[in-house]
Amino acid sequence: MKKTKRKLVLVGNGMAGVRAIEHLIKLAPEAYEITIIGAEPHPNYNRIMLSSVLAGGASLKEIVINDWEWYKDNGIRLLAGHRVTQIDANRKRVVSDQGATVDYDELILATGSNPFMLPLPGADKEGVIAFRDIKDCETMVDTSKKYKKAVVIGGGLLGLEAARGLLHLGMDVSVVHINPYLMERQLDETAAKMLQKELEQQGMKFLLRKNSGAILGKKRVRALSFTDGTEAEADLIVMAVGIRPNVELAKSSGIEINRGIVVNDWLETSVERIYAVGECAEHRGIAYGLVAPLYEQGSVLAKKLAGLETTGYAGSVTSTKLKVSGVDVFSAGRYDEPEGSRSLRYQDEVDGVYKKIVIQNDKLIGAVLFGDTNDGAKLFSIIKSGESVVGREKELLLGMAVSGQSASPEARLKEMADEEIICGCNGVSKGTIADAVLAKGCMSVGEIKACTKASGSCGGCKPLVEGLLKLYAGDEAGVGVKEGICGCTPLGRDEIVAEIKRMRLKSIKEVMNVLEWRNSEGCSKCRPSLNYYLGMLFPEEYVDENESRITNERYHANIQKDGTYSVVPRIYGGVTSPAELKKIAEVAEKFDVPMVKFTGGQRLDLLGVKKEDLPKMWEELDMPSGHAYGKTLRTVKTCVGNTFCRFGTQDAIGMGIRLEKAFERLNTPAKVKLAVSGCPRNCAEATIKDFGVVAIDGGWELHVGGNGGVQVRATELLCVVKTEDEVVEWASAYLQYYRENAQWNERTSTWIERVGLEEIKNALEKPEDRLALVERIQKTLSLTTDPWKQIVENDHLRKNFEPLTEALTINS
Ligand SMILES: Cc1cc2nc3c(=O)[nH]c(=O)nc-3n(C[C@H](O)[C@H](O)[C@H](O)COP(=O)(O)OP(=O)(O)OC[C@H]3O[C@@H](n4cnc5c(N)ncnc54)[C@H](O)[C@@H]3O)c2cc1C
Ligand SMILES: NC(=O)c1ccc[n+]([C@@H]2O[C@H](COP(=O)([O-])OP(=O)(O)OC[C@H]3O[C@@H](n4cnc5c(N)ncnc54)[C@H](O)[C@@H]3O)[C@@H](O)[C@H]2O)c1
Ligand code: SF4
Ligand code: FES
Repeated sequence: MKKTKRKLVLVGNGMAGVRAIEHLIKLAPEAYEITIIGAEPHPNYNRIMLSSVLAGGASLKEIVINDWEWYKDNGIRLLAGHRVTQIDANRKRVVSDQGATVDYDELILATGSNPFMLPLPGADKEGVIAFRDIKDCETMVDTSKKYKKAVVIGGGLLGLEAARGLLHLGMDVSVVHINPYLMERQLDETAAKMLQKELEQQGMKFLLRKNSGAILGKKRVRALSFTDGTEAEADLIVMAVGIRPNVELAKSSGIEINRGIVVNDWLETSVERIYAVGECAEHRGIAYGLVAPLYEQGSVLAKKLAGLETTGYAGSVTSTKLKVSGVDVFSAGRYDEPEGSRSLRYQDEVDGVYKKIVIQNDKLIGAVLFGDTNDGAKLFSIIKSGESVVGREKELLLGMAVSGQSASPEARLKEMADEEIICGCNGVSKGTIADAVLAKGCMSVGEIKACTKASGSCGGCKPLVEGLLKLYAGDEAGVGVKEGICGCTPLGRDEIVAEIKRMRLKSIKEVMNVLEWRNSEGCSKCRPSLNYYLGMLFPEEYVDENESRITNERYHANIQKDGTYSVVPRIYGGVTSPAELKKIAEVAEKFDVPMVKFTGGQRLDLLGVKKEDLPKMWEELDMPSGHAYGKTLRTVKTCVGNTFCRFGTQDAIGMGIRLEKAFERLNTPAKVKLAVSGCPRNCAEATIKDFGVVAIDGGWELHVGGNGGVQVRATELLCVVKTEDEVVEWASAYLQYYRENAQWNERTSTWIERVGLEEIKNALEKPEDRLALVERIQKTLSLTTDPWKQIVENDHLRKNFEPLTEALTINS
């Protein structure tokens, strides 16, 4: 006789509940007759990707996880558009608002959360919405076609993703945040300020420390007023101020609730045969709001319902990644430095990178990464493992290879269990990725994404997916692993440069259009890269796009942590005069410069300068820019050489000044530092420079690819030459070859590691090749001008340095 199946009912056709069902039908396909009841009129879709839909990165069709056919194929009855209004736990039956009555043996509640709507006067006006489902997303798209001004209340993950989407839709967007800095639940103040700056560059406006008071307007919203008496115009208000577990149904059915529906380690509620999973559930006092823990819960519940052994759900450490194109932000665990913990930080103002790790009892308990989140997955797995990090703290912070007693990243991936989730957003396990590579033949991250959805949402799992691809496909995957220069394009640097050359594309917009950029505005990675490649390829025709440059280059000064700038005039070869020093001192005094400091590159740094003072100071200094802020030639450090030193064999100062005058103002993929030493004692430290010149008896050694920064690298010897003219010729050819072949933002040290010294030697070996390179660099150099002088002499450019006026209107 055929065994009758038990009846299983799932209330909530969302991400967590359906995920549990997917697991269950794999573990026990014949055990249950399943009914899913969902209030939304859609099949199960990826809520996470609503942000991508809004920002133009995916269509609604693409975010469906299980289409209508999936329910049929798996024999699941779906009641879509039905809201369950009542649970009769005695008769084991649920009732929907559409009049359906369904009996159960086991019942899962997966009702998710409700967005918290601030109870402001006027909150019921037309144009005030949340951002939670497809309907909200559609409302935003429709509104953007008719209206201009959007205000998002809440500067958390959801608010910022909504704001980015609205910007993409062409709206003028202001984010209202109650706290002094953004994403305070995930970031510390430093990272949050860097994030704000980046988002401001994308066009977002911020109103911080603002308490909303009322929503103004007749039928439709007109403005949002604040308790301080100010107001902001708004045609649309999106509230993104947090979520509350949706417990109404459970509460009215007598199930124990606290903040969420209280569950034990097996996701059982206080009522027999009723389980809760997902955002509506509260486990050991926590109601989670991210999918990774909810998927973990789903997998435990599936095992429990399949009658399999499980140790239960023990809670999760969470990590988050903001899904905004061009902004890399990662946060995991305790970023907030609890008592008894210590933190290590690294900050690179020029490249906009900030990293912080938090350690307690020798274990990594939290991390915040901004600008470079490559190590996010690795740090997260170390946090979860609870292993000791003693002696490895600096390596972890700086993202170097993890050495010592801990396993290598490959070993760590190998050791992971098949069910371990690699992609939290899409719930893709290691086993599924292995299957995609080994059984389905996926040979690139893109193919794995298409096959499994892994890495398709926030992208935070990409390094792990790449690692697994290498693990299973070995070197064969080498080509396939190549990724686009940023999330806006699947094309790599070489393909882009080749296409620009082939089609003679002449502007950033044109490149993005023709090469079908996913994000039509580009991001902070691709815009400066394209600006550089176009300028490098077409020095005569291309008009530099100032707004596509990084902040420091736009203002021709380094922004400091307090928002002031630093001024570093050029001092060729580090040689100055009493008159020049007097002039610098007078300017420093006149503009109340709080600090004057010698730099490591032998010049003077005037620190703490207000933005609006920059042009006036440059004017009074009347010296060329030292380009201490840009991806250009920085300094040529020299020793005194044979001018004064008794060991010197050559004129190091003269050589250095000649090189500095030859290459000042040259745009390069990343900053370039030179040095010249007058004898092999090498006092100018030429062997840790991008191009180092060391005098020997009767000639000069030319060294390349050195770096004295985070990852110290000694130079490699390129060649030995006899005359000063040859030094300049080889330096010109080498720098031009670097300009033409490196990726934007790639230092010579990394570039040489990547391509190998032999390739460079071969390219420069023949005199005719060298001369062709020299000719091209000279053409470029002949077109450069001093940026400070240009700004000083142009009223329009000077205006960019004036202080901004308050964006708010005052309510009188
Ligand atoms: C725009 C956006 C972006 C996000 N991005 C991320 C991200 O990058 N990373 C991340 O980890 N998380 C992200 N999240 C959060 C993530 O989407 C949620 O954690 C997840 O969807 C919760 O799953 P759930 O099944 O518990 O709830 P839901 O997915 O909300 O599903 C609950 C379902 O139950 C239905 N329901 C409720 N009550 C009833 C009832 N009485 N009867 C029938 N049906 C009912 C609801 O209509 C809903 O469809 C994002 C959320 C949003 C809104
Ligand atoms: N990338 C991601 O991982 C991602 C993206 C979107 C949403 N989510 C999840 O969705 C859920 C909802 O996100 P959220 O950002 O709304 O929640 P949240 O609770 O993380 O953030 C809400 C923010 O609103 C601010 N706020 C509160 N009251 C305010 C007020 N009156 N005025 C202005 N600001 C106010 C808070 O300071 C807080 O920073 C969360 O669980 C979140 O983790 C995650
Ligand atoms: S490198 Fe040689 S020449 Fe230059 S200062 Fe040192 S000892 Fe003198
Ligand atoms: S973890 Fe977000 S896409 Fe994989």
